[in-house]
Amino acid sequence: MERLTEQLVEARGKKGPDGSILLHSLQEYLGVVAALALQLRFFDLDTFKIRVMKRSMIKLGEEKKFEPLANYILHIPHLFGFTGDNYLPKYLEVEIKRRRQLSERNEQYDIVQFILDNPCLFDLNKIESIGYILSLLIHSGTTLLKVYLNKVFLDIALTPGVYEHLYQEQCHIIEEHGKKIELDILDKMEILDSTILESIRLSSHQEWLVRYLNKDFVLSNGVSLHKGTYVSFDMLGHTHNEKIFGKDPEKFNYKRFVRSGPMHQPLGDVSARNLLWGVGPRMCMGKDYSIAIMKLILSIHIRKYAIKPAFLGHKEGDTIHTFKIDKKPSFVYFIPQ
Ligand code: HEM
Repeated sequence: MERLTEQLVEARGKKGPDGSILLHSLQEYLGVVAALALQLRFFDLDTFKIRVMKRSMIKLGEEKKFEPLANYILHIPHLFGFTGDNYLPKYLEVEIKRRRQLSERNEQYDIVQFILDNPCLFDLNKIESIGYILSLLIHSGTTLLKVYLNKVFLDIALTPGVYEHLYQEQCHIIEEHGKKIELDILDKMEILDSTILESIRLSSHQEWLVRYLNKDFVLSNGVSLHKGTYVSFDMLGHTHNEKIFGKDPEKFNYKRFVRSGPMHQPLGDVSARNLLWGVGPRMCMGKDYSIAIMKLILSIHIRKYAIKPAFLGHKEGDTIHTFKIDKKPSFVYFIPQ
């Protein structure tokens, strides 16, 4: 985690007066960290391989369907959400060349090694295209992530008592385990886990897990679905079902999923109470990264700042930090404590 933070500061070089990283654009931040996470093997590379093959993206750089897309992105990186350089393609190029010259196989099983180990899937003469396609993957994932993360910040800021409880949880963790945040420490943040899941549950879309039918299908209740149509799961109806989520499913109850409660549900485990990451073979590949980064960003902010809504959160003279969402300042203010 420390390495991630160091590399992040290095990549963006912006520190606040108190040494904190200023979040100029939440998505840029998430994108940089996701690129770093690919190096640290946060993604399940074996599953990635299966999907690459299944989707017949054989030889990523060569595939006709993807090449124009990669070229398109190459010429308009600013539309891509990242300002400055998109350094992932450059990193891949340099690192792949370097490792090909090594006499022994590199120990680190990361995205670079994955590409080198699977020449049947990747055309190594088109490393730049591979880099941009990976950037596209990160971009679409982080677009979703920034929206949800902002929603969690808003719920914490707007609901009385939530920030205080989350702050107490962090103080308790610091007392027991010190200030360092490692992956196993993130697992101990159970109120935060429940808060994130509850916040995202309540921002569900009606249409979730959209599928195109390539054959006719009859459901167990007799409803016929026809080839050539799109179907989706009614997530809004599902997340408001009392039988699954208990009393007052429409209300924000940040303790709904805590370990000691009857609805206990960890953010990372898929079940009827948690379809956030999808289910089955198309499940989110950025799940572990997304959970770790959301908890990391939230816990760092809870420890350092009082999280308040912009309209009532500060007194004159207070130092205020905020971040941008789609070029607009977020409604959440961070006041150093
Ligand atoms: C809170 C944030 C996120 C949520 C809620 C989320 C949710 C999902 C869901 C529900 C699916 C399955 C879609 C389906 O079955 O039709 C999915 C797939 C996927 N997600 Fe995420 N995701 C998030 C963040 C990310 C991030 C940050 C990345 C990468 C950096 C990512 C990469 C992927 C990939 C590669 C797939 C597989 C697509 C496929 O096989 O078709 N996701 N995600």
